[in-house]
Amino acid sequence: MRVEGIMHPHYRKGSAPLGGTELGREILMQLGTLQLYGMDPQLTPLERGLVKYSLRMDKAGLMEAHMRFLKQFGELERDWQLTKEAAAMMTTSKGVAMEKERPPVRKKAVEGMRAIHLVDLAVGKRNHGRVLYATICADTFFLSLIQTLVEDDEGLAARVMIDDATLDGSASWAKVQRRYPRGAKIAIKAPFLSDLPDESIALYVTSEEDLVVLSDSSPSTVEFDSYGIMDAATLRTEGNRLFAKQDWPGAIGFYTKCIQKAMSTNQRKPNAKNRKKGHSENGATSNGKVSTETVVLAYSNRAAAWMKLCHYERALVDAEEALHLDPQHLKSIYRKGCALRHMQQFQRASECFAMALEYSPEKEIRQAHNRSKTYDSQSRLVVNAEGRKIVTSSGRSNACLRDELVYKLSNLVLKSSRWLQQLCCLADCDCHGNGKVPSLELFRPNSKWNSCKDDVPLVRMKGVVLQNALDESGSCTRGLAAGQQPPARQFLGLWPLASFINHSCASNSFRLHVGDTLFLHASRPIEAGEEVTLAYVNTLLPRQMRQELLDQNSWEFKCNCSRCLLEAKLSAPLKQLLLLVMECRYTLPVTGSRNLKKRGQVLQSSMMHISELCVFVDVYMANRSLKF
Ligand SMILES: C[S@@+](CC[C@H](N)C(=O)[O-])C[C@H]1O[C@@H](n2cnc3c(N)ncnc32)[C@H](O)[C@@H]1O
Repeated sequence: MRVEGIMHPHYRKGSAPLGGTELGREILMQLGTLQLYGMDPQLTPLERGLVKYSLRMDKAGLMEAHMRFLKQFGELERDWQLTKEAAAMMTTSKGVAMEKERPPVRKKAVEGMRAIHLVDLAVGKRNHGRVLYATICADTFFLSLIQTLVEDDEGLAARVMIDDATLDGSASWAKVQRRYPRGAKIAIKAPFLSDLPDESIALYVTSEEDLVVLSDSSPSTVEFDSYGIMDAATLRTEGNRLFAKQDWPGAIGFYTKCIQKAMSTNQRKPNAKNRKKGHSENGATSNGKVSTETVVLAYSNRAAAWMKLCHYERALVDAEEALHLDPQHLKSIYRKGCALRHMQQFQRASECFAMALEYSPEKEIRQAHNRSKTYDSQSRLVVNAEGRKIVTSSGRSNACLRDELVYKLSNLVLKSSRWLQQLCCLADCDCHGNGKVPSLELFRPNSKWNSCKDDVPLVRMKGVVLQNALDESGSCTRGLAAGQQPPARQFLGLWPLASFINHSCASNSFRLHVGDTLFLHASRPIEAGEEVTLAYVNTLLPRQMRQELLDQNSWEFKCNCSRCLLEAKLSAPLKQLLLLVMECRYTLPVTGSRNLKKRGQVLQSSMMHISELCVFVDVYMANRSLKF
C-alpha cells in the first residue's frame, strides 16, 4: 500500500518540527511518497517511528477511519435508539417525542495554563499545566468511550477518547453529539496522547472535567408539539404519511396521538357495537365521536409499524386491541399471525393465518399459513438454541464484533421480553446475574412467558457477551500457533440456552452452526444425570494452548477436566520418555559394547516410564472419569 507523505503546513512554515526535533522535519521534507510498512529501508527505527507518528496525525486518514466506524455502528445505534424513542412515545403525552433539552455550554476558565499544540505532545506523557485548544472536526460517537476527532489551529488532527462518567452507557449518539458538537471549540486540559492497541494514537481524556467546551456551534434541535389541534382522523393520516416515508417511530407517535384523541373524545373506549354507525369523512360519527373504524385502523397500523421495528410483542398487543374492537378486521388478524410467527409461537400463528384464509384466500396469507405450519412441526422435532450470529467482513477486529453484538442484543431486549428474560438469567464476567435457574419453558418454541420488568444495561450486556458469546473456535479446528494473539474471528454470537453449558476438553457434545441456529449434538452416549459439556476451544490444541485460550477469552478459568488432569500427570513421564528416546536415537551409536550396554539401560528406564504412563491411564479408565 502506498500512502501520500504528510507535508503539513506546520513544517512548510519551518517552525517547530515534529516531536520537537529537526530530524522529523528533515524526513518529512525529503519523503514525498512513503510506503506505510517497511517504508524506506534506509530509515533508522527512530526515523520510522517519527514518520509513522506523523501518518497517525493525518486528518484525511483519521477522518476516513472515523467515518468507517460511524457507518458501521451508526445503523445499529440508530435502530436501538429508534426503538427506545418509539417505546417512550407510548407513555409521553407529547406525541412526536423530541428531546428539548440542550446542554449548557460549559465555559470554564483555563486561565493560567500555557497553550500546547498537537505536534508538541509526546506519546505516553501527560502535559500538566498545559492546555490544547482545538476544534471538533467530526461527528462524535459513543461506544465504551466517547470518540471524536479534533483539529488544532495548525491543522494537525488527532483522535480523542473521552471518559465522560456523567453519560450513562445507554446515552444516545444524538445526546453525545449535542454535548460534544462538531464545530465546537474546545480546550483539553493536561492533554495526554496515548498509544492504542490498534497501533493508532489518541488523546485520552480521563474525565469530562478536563475537556472544556468554549463555543458551541451546533444547530438547535428544539421542536414543538404543534399537533394538539388535529382531529383523530388527521392524526392517523399523518401517521400513514410517515409510515409511507418509513419513519416508523414518527408514525407510531401519530397513531398513539390518534388513539389518545379518540379516547378523550369518546370518553370511553369505543366498542364493537358502535363500529357500524355512520361516520363523516374526518373519522367522526354523527354525534361528534371518533368512529371505531378510525381507532381500529390506528391500532392495526401501529402494529404494522411496531413490526417494522421488529418489536413483535408490542405489535401483537396492538393487533389484539384492534381485533377486540373489530374481530373480523383481516389486516389485524394477519398482523397478529405475523407477530406470533416472529415470536416463535408457530401454532398460534398458523391458527391466525387459517382464520385469515376464511376471509380472504390471498396467496400471501396462504404462504404465511403454510410456512407457520412447517415451522410448527419442525420446532417440535428440534429444540434449537436460537441465537444471533454476526459474520465478520475482513479487517474487522474482535472488539468491533463484540461491540456490534452488544448493540444488537441491547436492541433485541428492548423488543422482546423473552430475550430480555433469557439474558437476565445469564452471568456476566463479574458473575452478576439474577441468579435464578430459569425454566426450560423460557427457551422452548411455542411456550408462553410473562412480560418482565428487569433491565440489562449496556455495561452488563457487555459483560454477558464477554462471558457467554461463542465464536467458531471449538466448533472447528482453527487454533493458535505458539505465542500468537487470538486470530480474527469469523463470527461471534450469543445462544442463551447454550450459554449454560460448561466447558470440558473431553466434552460429551459438540456444536454445529447452521445459519443463525446452533445445533447441539451428543458426541458419545450421555448417561442420565451426567453434565452436558461443550468444548469452548479447539480440543486438538495442546493443553497449554487450550488453557491460554480459556484464560484469554474473558472466561478466565483454569480447566480441570479429566483430560487436562491426565495430560498434566502424563506430561512429566512423557517428557522423560522423549528425552530417553532422543538419547538412544541421536547420541548412542549402535556399535561398541559400551554404547550397546547404555542403550539397554536407557531402554529399561523407558519401559519404566511407559509402565508408569499405563498406570495413570488405567486408573483414569477404571474410575470412568475419562470418557473420550
Ligand atoms: C458460558 S458460561 C457457562 C455457564 C456458567 N457456568 C453459568 O452457570 O452461567 C462460562 C463460564 O462458566 C464457567 N466455566 C465454564 N466451564 C468451566 C470449567 N470447566 N471450569 C470452571 N469454570 C467453568 C467460567 O466461569 C466461564 O467463564
